[in-house]
Amino acid sequence: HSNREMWFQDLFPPNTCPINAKTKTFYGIMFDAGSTGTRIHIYTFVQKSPEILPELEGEIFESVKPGLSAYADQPEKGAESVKRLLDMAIDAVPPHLWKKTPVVLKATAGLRLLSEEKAQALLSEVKEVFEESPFLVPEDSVSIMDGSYEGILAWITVNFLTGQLSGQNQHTVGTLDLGGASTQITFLPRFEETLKESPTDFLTSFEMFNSTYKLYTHSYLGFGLKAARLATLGALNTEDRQMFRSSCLPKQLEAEWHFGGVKYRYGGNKEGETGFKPCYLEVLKVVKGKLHQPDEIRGSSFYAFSYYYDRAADTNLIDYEQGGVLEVRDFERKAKEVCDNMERFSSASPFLCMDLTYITALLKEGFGFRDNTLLQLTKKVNNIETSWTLGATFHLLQSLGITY
Ligand SMILES: O=c1[nH]cnc2c1ncn2[C@@H]1O[C@H](COP(=O)(O)OP(=O)(O)O)[C@@H](O)[C@H]1O
Ligand SMILES: [Ca+2]
Repeated sequence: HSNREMWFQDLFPPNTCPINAKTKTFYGIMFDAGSTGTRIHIYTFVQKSPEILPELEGEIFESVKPGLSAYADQPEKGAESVKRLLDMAIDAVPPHLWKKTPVVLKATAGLRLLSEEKAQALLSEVKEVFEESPFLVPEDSVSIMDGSYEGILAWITVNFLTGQLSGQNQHTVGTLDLGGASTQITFLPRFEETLKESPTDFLTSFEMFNSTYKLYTHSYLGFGLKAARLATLGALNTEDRQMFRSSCLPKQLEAEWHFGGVKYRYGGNKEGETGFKPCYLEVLKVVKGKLHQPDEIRGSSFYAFSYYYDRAADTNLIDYEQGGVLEVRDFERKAKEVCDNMERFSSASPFLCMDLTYITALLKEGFGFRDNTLLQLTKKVNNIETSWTLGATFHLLQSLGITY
């Protein structure tokens, strides 16, 4: 028995858990329209009897790049990329369950940054694709998700998958998500101080699996890894299409980069300084004093995924399949190694130094973590992706009355 199969058993006495009950299988389809890509998660659940909560049996996962926001001026093409993924669900879900299987798409920071008009055009094209499919299309099935939900739902996913939401001894873990355009921090405060000292919109009560959690969560729009690159280059919110230079890039580099449908030209400091020190100072301007720092998190450990995971894996700080545990200082050590030897890492992304330096500054100066704060880098738990989409699917099934 894995954690996943066991998680609900503490909640129910054995006599309400009949072994011979009729098993019911059902599905949920959740799209994550992220700023850098669109992903489909097809979850399978089994319910062994009506009185107990269903178990998660498995997940089918597929993704495409770029994200919907890259189709800001061609919404039909954006919707087409969603349709290709949805066709997978036609094969994965048995035909007699199509009509009972809900399909939902939630967009995150990429669409939050577009104009209302362009975002709506994309969403309504996607809605049409859904309406033409054989699946259950709930009201509000295609929307831009509120940033605070993004953090909460990822927290639900990780703590569900690690078995922390069942039974009496709940030792929940905080979560850190670093996307392309925004970043989230979420944890369950243990100290009265945190509740008193946090801005009120950083605290949200959330009901799930018959419990209410009062969580600290915030989504920082514009602080995702790719948005931070633009901010560091000074290219954010400017109509200026000049060449942007940085000490975080290889000296001789001159190149172009597309993000959010805009083309940017960038390059290294041909004559001036390069390396970790000047780079850290550049990046510091982006984060210093911009984030709320709850005292409580300084000593606790967090689960971290998305770009924290990707960059740690790219530089062999962790194994790409297994993940691993790091200290905040490991990111700093690696940033120094890469930034001070850029020629040696020239085959990797030219942004590797900037990305690692940003992650270091975000953790230390942004959130206020200590050098020895532990980070559990995780991509999957029991073969299920650590993504807000699972939490969102539970929430969806609950609201449709499919589960409690
Ligand atoms: O299902 C998933 N499992 C693991 N990582 C994911 C999943 N979906 C997205 N990611 C990670 O999220 C990061 C990209 O962020 P995203 O495109 O979602 O931007 P956003 O959250 O700012 O909108 C990448 O590091 C990518 O590997
Ligand atoms: Ca994301």
